[in-house]
Amino acid sequence: MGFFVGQYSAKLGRPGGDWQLLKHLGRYAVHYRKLLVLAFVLLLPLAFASAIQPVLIGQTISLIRQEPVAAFLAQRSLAQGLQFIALLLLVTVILRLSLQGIQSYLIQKVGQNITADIRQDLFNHVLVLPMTYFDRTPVGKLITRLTSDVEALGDVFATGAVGILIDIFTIIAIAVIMFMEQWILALVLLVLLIPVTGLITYFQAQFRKANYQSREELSRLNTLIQENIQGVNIVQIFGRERYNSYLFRKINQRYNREVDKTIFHDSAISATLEWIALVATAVVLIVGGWLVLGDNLTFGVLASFILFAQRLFDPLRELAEKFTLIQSGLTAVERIQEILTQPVSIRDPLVPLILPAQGGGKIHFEGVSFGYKNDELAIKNLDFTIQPGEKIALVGPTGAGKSSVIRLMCRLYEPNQGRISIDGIDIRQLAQGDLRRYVGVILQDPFLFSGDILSNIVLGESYSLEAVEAITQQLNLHEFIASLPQGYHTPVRQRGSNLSTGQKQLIAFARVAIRQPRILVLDEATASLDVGTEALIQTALQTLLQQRTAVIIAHRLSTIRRVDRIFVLKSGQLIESGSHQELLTQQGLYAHLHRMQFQGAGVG
Ligand SMILES: Nc1ncnc2c1ncn2[C@@H]1O[C@H](COP(=O)(O)OP(=O)(O)OP(=O)(O)O)[C@@H](O)[C@H]1O
Repeated sequence: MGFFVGQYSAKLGRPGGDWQLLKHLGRYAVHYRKLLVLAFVLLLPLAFASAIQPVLIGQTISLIRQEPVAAFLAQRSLAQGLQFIALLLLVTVILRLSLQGIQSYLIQKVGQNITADIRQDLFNHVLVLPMTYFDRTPVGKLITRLTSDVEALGDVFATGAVGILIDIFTIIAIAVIMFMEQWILALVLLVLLIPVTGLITYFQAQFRKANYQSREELSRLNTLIQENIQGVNIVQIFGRERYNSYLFRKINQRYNREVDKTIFHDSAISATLEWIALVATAVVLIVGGWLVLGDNLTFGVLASFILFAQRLFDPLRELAEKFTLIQSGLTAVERIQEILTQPVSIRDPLVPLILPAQGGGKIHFEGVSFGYKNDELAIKNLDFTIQPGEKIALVGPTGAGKSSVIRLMCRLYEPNQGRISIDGIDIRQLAQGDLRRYVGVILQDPFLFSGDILSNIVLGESYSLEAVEAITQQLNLHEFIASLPQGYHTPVRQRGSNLSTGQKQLIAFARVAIRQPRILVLDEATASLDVGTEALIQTALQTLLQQRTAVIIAHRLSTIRRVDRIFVLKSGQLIESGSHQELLTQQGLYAHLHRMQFQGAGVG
């Protein structure tokens, strides 16, 4: 199938092209080599059985017309000869029927296994990709790759498109047998293959291009759908239904146009093949008729070649049809590859250092600078030390870099410059698992998975219900959870939409507390909470903070008062630090923010 592949990759600048992709698939196929070998061994009798049938029919005609026949019929009478041919035909039919079923089952089975393996690898890989990747990749795009693209690859196998090898083998077998029968007619038919192949190659290249484009548009469509469903309340509140529908229509139309192009090129291929099969039969009749008139050809062989003319282009037509699917599959592999080759930039060191089991909790930032984009620093040359057990509040205007500090601390991003250490060990020298057990993080809008409250607290670890209850009792949360309709087994709807922000944060408290981290990192919820939940949060926080180092993005005065030192950030720089009283007397940014809070504008 080499003549069909390899055109479109140049546009994408991917060295190695389709062969590279096939090699990639090959790596997965190696796991199933026994099944594959069996499937390929079955190909030979299958292709042979298909190619030999026209010869047998040609021989029948020669036998009846008393023309010279092949050696295996020469010694037989007409009746014996016909019986023998009928028997041979029956054998070829039985071979084709039985082997084709087994062969296609084997190939599909392997194909589905490979697809499942790729899907799993893709998912595993996406989960370890750095945050910077998610910052620049829309969710819809990732979802399309994990679903539609993997599915397109699965289709290649499910529809038996990999049976393409049968067609290639059949074409080769037919070509060999044709040459053995009559070389002039064989040559004529094979020469006809050249322009057809050229045309098909061209249409396939166009198809591939349109197919890639249509998948890109589908990604955009999915991104838009996903955003609109997630933000449906904003869509409705701001009356954006018509405008968003207009945006959707535009992408939908573009998608439609690209799909249209793929259909056009696909149809062009089928049309070319229909046309060429007729031309081939006509050419065989003309050249063959001329040979028959010159007594250089028997009627039997001419009949075989009329059948060959159809049989040769049949597998080619099949090939083209399957190839369309394979092209979509290759496009899918290409897009999947793009993700699989994304580097996992935040890795564990080869020999990670171990944090002390007891005590500690000292955090040290040394000349740390960081930017989401290289030219724009969100954190500039931060230097500070937080002593074990010390509680720090981070405050500053919006966009000052508070969240960035905590993201760096748990190594969701790496600094461009400088060093962050915990208990004297550079966090890059720690296993990420250890670091994240040591540093417990509670984000502003804690994410809850579908499941129940209990599973959202244990998150797959083997804590018993008793252990969870012991923690929630310590945090004074047990009563709140027990009062929910099904207590710890109350189902959590998607993203926790049946719980309030405050309630979600309380669950996040329990989730972190049970892991007993040495350092607590907390981004307080900004939403105003009702008095009851606020009180619960404050008591739980009080317990959580005991004997732990804590860094809190503080939005509440009650929290700020309780901390040892306050760090005031502005434009990524630490501009003030000290206790509440010290900072108030300094009359700087903190004092200003504090005054604003009293006027009801918030410190965060
Ligand atoms: N994922 C991101 N990609 C690119 N830029 C980002 C990203 N997250 C934050 N920024 C930028 O980095 C700067 C610091 O943002 P950060 O979220 O740390 O501020 P913050 O002080 O936590 O703000 P807020 O109080 O509003 O949460 C801002 O200018 C912001 O626009």
